[in-house]
Amino acid sequence: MLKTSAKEVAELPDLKAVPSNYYVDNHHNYSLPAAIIDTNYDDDSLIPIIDFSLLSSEDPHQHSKAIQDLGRACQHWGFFMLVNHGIEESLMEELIGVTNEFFLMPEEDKWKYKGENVFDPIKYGTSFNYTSNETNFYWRDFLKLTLHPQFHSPDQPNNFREVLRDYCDKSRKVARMLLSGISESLGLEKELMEKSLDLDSGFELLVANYYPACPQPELVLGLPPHSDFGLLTLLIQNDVGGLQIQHNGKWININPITNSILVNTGDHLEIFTNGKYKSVLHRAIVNKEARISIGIANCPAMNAIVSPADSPLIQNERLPPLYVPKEYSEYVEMQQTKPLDGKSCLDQIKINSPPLK
Ligand SMILES: O=C(O)CCC(=O)C(=O)O
Ligand SMILES: [Fe+2]
Repeated sequence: MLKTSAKEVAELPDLKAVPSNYYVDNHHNYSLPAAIIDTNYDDDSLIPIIDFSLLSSEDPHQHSKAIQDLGRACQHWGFFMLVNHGIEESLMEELIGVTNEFFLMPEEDKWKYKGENVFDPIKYGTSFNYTSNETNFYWRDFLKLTLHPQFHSPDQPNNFREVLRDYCDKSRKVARMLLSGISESLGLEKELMEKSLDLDSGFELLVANYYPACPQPELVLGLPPHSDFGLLTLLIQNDVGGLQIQHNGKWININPITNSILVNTGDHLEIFTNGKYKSVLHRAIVNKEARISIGIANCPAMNAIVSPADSPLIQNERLPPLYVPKEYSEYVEMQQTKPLDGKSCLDQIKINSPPLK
């Protein structure tokens, strides 16, 4: 198992060049052109902005417009900036601050949290898949924490737990409200998703990413193109950009906007909506400065079987289900133990797709 973090490599004395086992071109599973030659970018000014406060507006006109905008953002983008979400800017800054402090701790203190298995509730590591035997790496260290149904936090840094708890309680409320708005945007009963996916026991995973300053950012990637496995991911970041999302075949640089939360749709929203709201491909490039991002994936309960067949969406419209029903935990295991390659996990359960390997 790899025990050298990307941060340690980045801090080697006199490091002028990136070691070749971090070159993106060497990743056998990386099927898109490398970041360096991928110049087909689009402007991020088009990304939808959703005003959270309007979702709960008592003015019926305002409310239904907000729900429609939310539905459109999910259907046509799979990504939006959430503003007026009610989480204090100072709390978001504090969380980024304590996360930064975590990654700045001595390596031996961080590796205490290395975990061994996919479902270990606290895991520090580097590159992408914890258990894979990859010999080529991504320029990224991570801390993954299960926040729900049980809350887990490292004991250090000192106030990490307290700040995290506050942020995660608030972000859960935002996510639940968004999911009920999404149900509504589909013409379904508001509570349908929370009931059928048992969101009161929903799995929530925090992934904190640390992308160290890199002397040759054009040669590496922080994270390869992938989609997230849950229903919705809520992401905050420091003021260094690096996230890119794919829209209409082009990569779009997402520039951080203070006090906003980036939301993206995950594979299980795609399954639940039978392909109407698709999960979106995104990746992380790195910079000459260190970058931190913190995402919380809001997911079905681990033992929920996610199946489009349960949804009135396809029952009402008599559409054939496009995805094989699967227990949520099995899907997570599959996604977390294979090299990341676009939406290959979701492809595995598409009906009429090649059988599971
Ligand atoms: O660093 C980012 O902006 C994206 C991170 C991400 O996609 C993930 O953790 O799944
Ligand atoms: Fe992601």
